[in-house]
Amino acid sequence: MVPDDRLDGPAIETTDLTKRFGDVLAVDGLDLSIPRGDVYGFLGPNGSGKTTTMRMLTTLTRPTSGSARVMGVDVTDRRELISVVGYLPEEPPLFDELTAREQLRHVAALHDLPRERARERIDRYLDRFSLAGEADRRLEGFSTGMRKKVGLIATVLHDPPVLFLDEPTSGLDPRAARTVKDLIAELSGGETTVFLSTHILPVVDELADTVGVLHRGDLVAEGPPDRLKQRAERGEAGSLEDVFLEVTTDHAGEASAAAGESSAAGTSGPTGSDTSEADAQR
Ligand SMILES: Nc1ncnc2c1ncn2[C@@H]1O[C@H](COP(=O)(O)OP(=O)(O)OP(=O)(O)O)[C@@H](O)[C@H]1O
Repeated sequence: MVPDDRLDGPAIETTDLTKRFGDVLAVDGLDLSIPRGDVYGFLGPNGSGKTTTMRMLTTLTRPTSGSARVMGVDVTDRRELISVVGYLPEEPPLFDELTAREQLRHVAALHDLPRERARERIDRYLDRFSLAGEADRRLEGFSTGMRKKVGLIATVLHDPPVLFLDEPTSGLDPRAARTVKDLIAELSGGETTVFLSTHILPVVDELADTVGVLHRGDLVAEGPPDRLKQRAERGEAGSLEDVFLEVTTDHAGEASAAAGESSAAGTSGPTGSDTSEADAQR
């Protein structure tokens, strides 16, 4: 029987999701509930656990404990999950010896896209990303930004209901970045859920319905961007950068920081109260 939340539950739901690499607690008991069709901006300092979270949610890394479902599919169910997610890693995995078109046809075949539909979608996206003229060149000669564009097309080609995008605009020229942002807005305006991790805060500010900030594997703030910015206000209007800096600062002398523990929540005024707000909003 199909569980109810495959039909109408949250797009992404995690409960106490945890990942350890030896002594390193990369993700520490993460609880997320992201509605369908939302853009979720996932922020955090380097090494805070963002990529590990995305890898767990796309079956590439096995959780140490806790559970997670995407469109109601358990993340341990690799076969089912593949059809509901698209994942763009920071460095897209491409076969250098293939042309861009061959790479995309290969991805389409992996997802059993009918040949004609694949051809139509590949052509449309290549054109949209100004790559039509380069489509039959081998990928080994592609620049960083061109590779990113091909990776992004590969990610959306099978039209998955949930996209995980790691730094989708980094390395792109302003026009290509605009195309990516427009595409994200367009897809989420439909029914696609977008889990977006980036250090480029204006992108999150522009697109995200909800922002979550991870610090040492812990969700230390969560809420709509405008709400979070109000929290950072100190008389003047705050920015997402203010929020980011405020909730991801380790305060010297605090016991947990000194002990190297992962929990930022509860170690400081703003951090602790942001976590309460996150809880209240769920
Ligand atoms: N395969 C691995 N083996 C050991 N430790 C790992 C592994 N992958 C990640 N880590 C550790 O887990 C922690 C979280 O790393 P992760 O890559 O998830 O961070 P991130 O938030 O994506 O960082 P960045 O913003 O730099 O991309 C880091 O301490 C990292 O060193």
